[in-house]
Amino acid sequence: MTPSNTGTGRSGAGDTAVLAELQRLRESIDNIDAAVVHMLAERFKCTQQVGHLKAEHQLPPADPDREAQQIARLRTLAESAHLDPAFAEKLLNFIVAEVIRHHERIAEEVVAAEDTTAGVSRATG
Ligand SMILES: O=C(O)C(=O)C[C@]1(C(=O)O)C=C[C@@H](O)C=C1
Repeated sequence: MTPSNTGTGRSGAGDTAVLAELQRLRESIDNIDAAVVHMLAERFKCTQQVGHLKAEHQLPPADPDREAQQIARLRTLAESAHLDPAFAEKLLNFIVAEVIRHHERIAEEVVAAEDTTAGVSRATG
């Protein structure tokens, strides 16, 4: 960033310190974003296993009661962390919607695999 793209049109002796502070904050933001990506990857590894478990035992992909509990818990956590609870709820809903799509795909794959196996055993007697 240069004085010409700070949006103030001003420049001066403080620029170097401001840019250093901005750089420091951006490094923390990058670390936090990396942690979020790693945590999400771990969460999706768990939910993939849940998806297989559900598909193999004919359980529905979505569990609205569980989601209601998660939302209530996250809203409380968000409030105590001074994060907007509505934002926390939207974020969870966004993630869970993706998980449910994964669960549905896994269930389709399990059914297709079972159909194939049933076809083979019919053909071979
Ligand atoms: O706990 C489950 O039953 C899941 O499938 C996981 C999960 C989640 O991502 O947290 C996803 C879908 C359900 O509606 C509820 C929760």
